[in-house]
Amino acid sequence: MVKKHCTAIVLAAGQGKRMGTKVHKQYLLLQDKPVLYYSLQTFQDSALIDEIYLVTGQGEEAYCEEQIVRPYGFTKVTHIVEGGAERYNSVWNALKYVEDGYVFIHDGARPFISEEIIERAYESVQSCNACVVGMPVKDTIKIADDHANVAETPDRSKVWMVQTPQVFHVGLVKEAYRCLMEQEETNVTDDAMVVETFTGHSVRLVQGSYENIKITTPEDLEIGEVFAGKYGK
Ligand SMILES: Nc1ccn([C@@H]2O[C@H](COP(=O)(O)OP(=O)(O)OP(=O)(O)O)[C@@H](O)[C@H]2O)c(=O)n1
Ligand SMILES: C[C@](O)(CO)[C@H](O)COP(=O)(O)O
Repeated sequence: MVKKHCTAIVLAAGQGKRMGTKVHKQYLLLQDKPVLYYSLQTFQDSALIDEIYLVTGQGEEAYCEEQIVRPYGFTKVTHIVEGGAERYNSVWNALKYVEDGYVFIHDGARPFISEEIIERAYESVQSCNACVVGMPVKDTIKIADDHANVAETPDRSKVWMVQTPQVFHVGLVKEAYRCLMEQEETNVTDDAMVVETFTGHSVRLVQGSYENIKITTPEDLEIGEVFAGKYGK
C-alpha cells in the first residue's frame, strides 16, 4: 500500500491551570529537557511522520522556534501556529491548514509516546479512518450521581482511558471540526468526540501505553522525571 502523507499536530497552547506553575507545564524540564521536547523528538524520528504543526500559546511562537525547534533540530516542524482559548480551538487553528493524508493530533503535554504507538495507530487508521490511542483502565470505575453516591459500576473490561495521538483521515476530521466550529457551546474534550458527534463515524481504540501519561498535576512531574530517562536522546 502506498504510504499516505502524515501530519502531526502537537498542541502546546494550554495554560496548565491544574499544574499551577508560572512557566507553562509544556516548557518545564524533565531530565533537563522541556516536556514538549520528548514528543517532538519521537515524531521527528518516526519515518511515518512527514511534517509537524506545532501549536503554541499567543506570543510564544518565537520562544518555541528559538528555544525548542531550532536548538533540537526539529526539521519536520514546518508550521508554528497560534493556539486558541480551548484545546479544540487550538486543534482547528492548525487542522484547517492540513490538506491531505492522515493527521496525528497529539497533546504536547504527553511526552512519552513511542514509535510503536505511532506505527499501531498508522496501521489502524488505514483501515478505519479514525482511531484513538488508549489503555484499558486498571481500577474499578464508579459513575456518581449529583450527590457523590454511586449510581453505576460499569463493566471494567469495556472502559478505556483515552490518550493521544488521535489519528484521522484529514477529510473526515476536518468535516467534523467544521461542524463543531459552527456551534455556540460545546463540551468536547477530545478529537474522537468531535468525529463521533458530528459524523457518526466509528472510532477504533488502539493500544497505547501506561507510560503515555499527560503531565497534568504536580505529581505527574515526579513520575515524568522517572520515565524521561527512557525517552528522548
Ligand atoms: N487552549 C488550549 C488548551 C490546551 N492545549 C493543549 O492541549 C493539551 C491538553 O492537555 P491539558 O492537560 O488539558 O493542558 P492545559 O489546558 O494546559 O491544562 P489545564 O486544563 O490544567 O489548564 C496540552 O498539550 C495543552 O497544551 C492547547 O493547545 N490549547
Ligand atoms: C485529549 C485528551 O488528552 C485525552 O485524554 C484529554 O481529553 C484532554 O483533556 P483535558 O481536559 O484537556 O485534560
